[in-house]
Amino acid sequence: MRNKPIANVNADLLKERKNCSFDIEELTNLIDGGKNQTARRREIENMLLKNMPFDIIPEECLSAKEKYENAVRKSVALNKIGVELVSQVTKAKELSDLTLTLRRVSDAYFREVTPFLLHLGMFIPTILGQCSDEQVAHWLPLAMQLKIIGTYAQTELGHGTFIRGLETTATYDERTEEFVLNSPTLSSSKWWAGGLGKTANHCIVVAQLYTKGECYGTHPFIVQIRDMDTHMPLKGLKVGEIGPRLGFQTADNGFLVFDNFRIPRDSLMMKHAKVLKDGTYVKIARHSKLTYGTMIFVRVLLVSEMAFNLSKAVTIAVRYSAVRRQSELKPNEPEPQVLDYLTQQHKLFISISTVYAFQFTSNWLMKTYHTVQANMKHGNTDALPELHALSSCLKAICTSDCSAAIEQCRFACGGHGYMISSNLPSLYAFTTATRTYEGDYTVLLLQTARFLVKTWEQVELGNAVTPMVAYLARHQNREAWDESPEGIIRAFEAIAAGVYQTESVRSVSFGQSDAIKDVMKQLSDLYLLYWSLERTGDLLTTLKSTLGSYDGRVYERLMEEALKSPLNQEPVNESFHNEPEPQVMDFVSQQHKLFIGIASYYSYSMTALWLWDILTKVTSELGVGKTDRLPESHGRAVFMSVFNSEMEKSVSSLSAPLQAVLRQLVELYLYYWTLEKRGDLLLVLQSTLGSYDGRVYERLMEEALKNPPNKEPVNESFHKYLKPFIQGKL
Ligand SMILES: CC/C=C\C/C=C\C/C=C\C/C=C\CC/C=C/C(=O)SCCNC(=O)CCNC(=O)[C@H](O)C(C)(C)COP(=O)(O)OP(=O)(O)OC[C@H]1O[C@@H](n2cnc3c(N)ncnc32)[C@H](O)[C@@H]1OP(=O)(O)O
Ligand SMILES: Cc1cc2nc3c(=O)[nH]c(=O)nc-3n(C[C@H](O)[C@H](O)[C@H](O)COP(=O)(O)OP(=O)(O)OC[C@H]3O[C@@H](n4cnc5c(N)ncnc54)[C@H](O)[C@@H]3O)c2cc1C
Repeated sequence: MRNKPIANVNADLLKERKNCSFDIEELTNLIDGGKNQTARRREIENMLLKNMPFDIIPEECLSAKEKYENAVRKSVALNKIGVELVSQVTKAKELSDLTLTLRRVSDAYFREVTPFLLHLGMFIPTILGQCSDEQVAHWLPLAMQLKIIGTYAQTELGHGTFIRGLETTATYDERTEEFVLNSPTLSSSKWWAGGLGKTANHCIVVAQLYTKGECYGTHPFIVQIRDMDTHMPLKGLKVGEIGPRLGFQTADNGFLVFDNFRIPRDSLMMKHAKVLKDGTYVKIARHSKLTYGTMIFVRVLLVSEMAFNLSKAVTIAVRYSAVRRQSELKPNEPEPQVLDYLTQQHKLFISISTVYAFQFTSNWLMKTYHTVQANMKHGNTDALPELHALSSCLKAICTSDCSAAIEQCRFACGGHGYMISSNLPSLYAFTTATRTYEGDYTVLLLQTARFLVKTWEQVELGNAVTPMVAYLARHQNREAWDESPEGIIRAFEAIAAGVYQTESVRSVSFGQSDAIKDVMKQLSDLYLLYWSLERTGDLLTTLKSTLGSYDGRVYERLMEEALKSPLNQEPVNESFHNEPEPQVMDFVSQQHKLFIGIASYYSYSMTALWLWDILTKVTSELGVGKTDRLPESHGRAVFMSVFNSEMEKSVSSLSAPLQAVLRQLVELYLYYWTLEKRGDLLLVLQSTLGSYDGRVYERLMEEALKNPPNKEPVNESFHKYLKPFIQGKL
């Protein structure tokens, strides 16, 4: 039971809770979607938490192998209850509520993620979205009851973003009615799929489909990769774990290489395209990008994932800020709670409002997703491009904002926020990956921009556009709108803000008390105001320029603006009578700009003198035509060493004060460039991606093969936990 008083609660926290202006239970019901949903959620949570296997040693203190084994142990315990609960559900809505609760509570089991994440998050959704009805009837029960464990292997060493560039081939052999899977190059090795390294026995593989000598582009195949009894990789496959990464350490992300690996014809997921027995290719889909459907679904899911992860981070930071006291404001008075500092509130409150912005937008986006899906079932794909643009945009922005906000929450907790035990580092590692996976941030924003530009063209032609982008037509007036990239971005931010505003107002418009309405309104206003201030530049509706005005009245406008200046409101400024204004020379930022210029001047002069001496020698040795431009860092090293040594030689005869000044200039030059170019100064990059020879894929694979989990083909947790679980013996 929640809200039960707990003994020994920190007095400051109790005080803050007592000060709450609204009923917390009411807000909880609002977030859950109603009283009944809250009660059901708590029932499931209690059951899962009661049966939770505890960690004897903290997860983060284990070795990579132990971490994985521990994650399997806990996943199996969680899934046992999950499968049982799912089997009792009869309605689709109940199932989606249940999966959401299971997902949320699973975070109590793991600081990192479960190796089954891809099974739940992508394998099952792909079966639902890409299989024919017959195939769904076969695969779905197996997957739902976890009789098979799957993952989603699309990305390769060489390609993640550009799906059309994937190199894995699936060539139909009509003699045996099989597809033959091959990885023709190192860069075609599948890379990254979660759960692939050690856990999964099935895998969705995205490959270029060839039949009758023609390539039909990328298609998804469902492929068994490990023996169901021994868990050994099947013949014709090389599979393993890709090695340590920033987060996702227990997700056993893997690699997979095919060598003439044969799979039955009906391994092709046939909802949108078929290959007949004789090898004839039959296209079913009305839209060429329907095979990208799972990615859209996960992008939609990620908006709610970000709300959830940020809500955890900001809860941690707010509670800690209430408990933490720091600094002496007034002598002999208690140190204040850090929560009372305005600067601390600035870090935290925007995160709180962001959580609600994400959650309301996510609820709306999920509804939109289901509406578009329902239309597509009846053959209408008209709304798909907009759904793609919208989910891409919201996924990009929310994952990026969320990881930045979690970083703020960590800052808000000072040094202790850096401890793994605070959970903030793990939350950050998890969310920062979401900015990359399921479509990189920049790439997805570009997809949205593409859609907006096309819509804009329609608007210019006077054609009707969808309600979501109708504002483009309203802003045809050039005074208020320009078609620059900033303008497009600003317009899309306006949509996101608009959705939040209307959805949050709609959600709180029934039943809720005034206290909740007030708080929600404040949060909504905070979110809008914060982003208006953050993006002030984007929000300026005219060019705001005296020089660039449409009518070209440059001089008139310059004078008009000059006359508005407050300095011109009085004939004599009071500084005439009082102290003078400081010289700009006194500003440190100004000195920064100027002094390095002076130092550079001396450096160049000294180096020029030295260079002159050796120039003839160098040109005669190398031949003028052959001399390559010196790399920047080499040049800089020369400037530094010459400046240093030549200056020493020439200053010895000068007076002491001048010597001191010139030496300071040498130091300034050296320090400035050391700081400016510190990246270049790191001699040992220790990186598979940044090696001098550019053998990126070779090095990634070499490192992966050194990975301890790859030293044994089957991890012992398979025999101990996975096998008994799959076979129902646990
Ligand atoms: C209950 C749940 C339990 C747990 C849940 C918990 C968490 C969340 C769930 C799971 C997540 C957990 C872990 C995930 C781990 C990560 C997995 C992955 O990363 S999988 C791999 C994902 N990969 C990507 O996202 C790749 C990104 N690239 C692309 O999407 C495309 O290649 C790209 C869109 C960039 C370009 O595609 P391309 O074919 O080259 O198209 P092009 O640019 O030429 O455009 C042509 C035309 O098509 C339109 N279009 C593109 N994509 C789509 C689409 N998906 N739908 C509709 N239309 C699309 C494009 O706009 C263009 O249109 P126009 O010609 O302009 O009209
Ligand atoms: C933790 C994690 C888990 C993952 N899990 C899976 C999984 O289970 N299954 C799976 O299949 N994949 C998975 N991935 C892979 C993931 O989907 C890709 O890494 C992601 O889609 C980005 O692709 P990329 O790595 O090829 O990046 P790249 O496309 O190589 O990006 C590198 C840089 O190039 C820029 N760039 C690329 N193309 C363009 C362009 N057209 N215009 C402008 N800039 C561009 C990007 O913005 C980025 O800055 C996972 C990745 C991570 C990090």
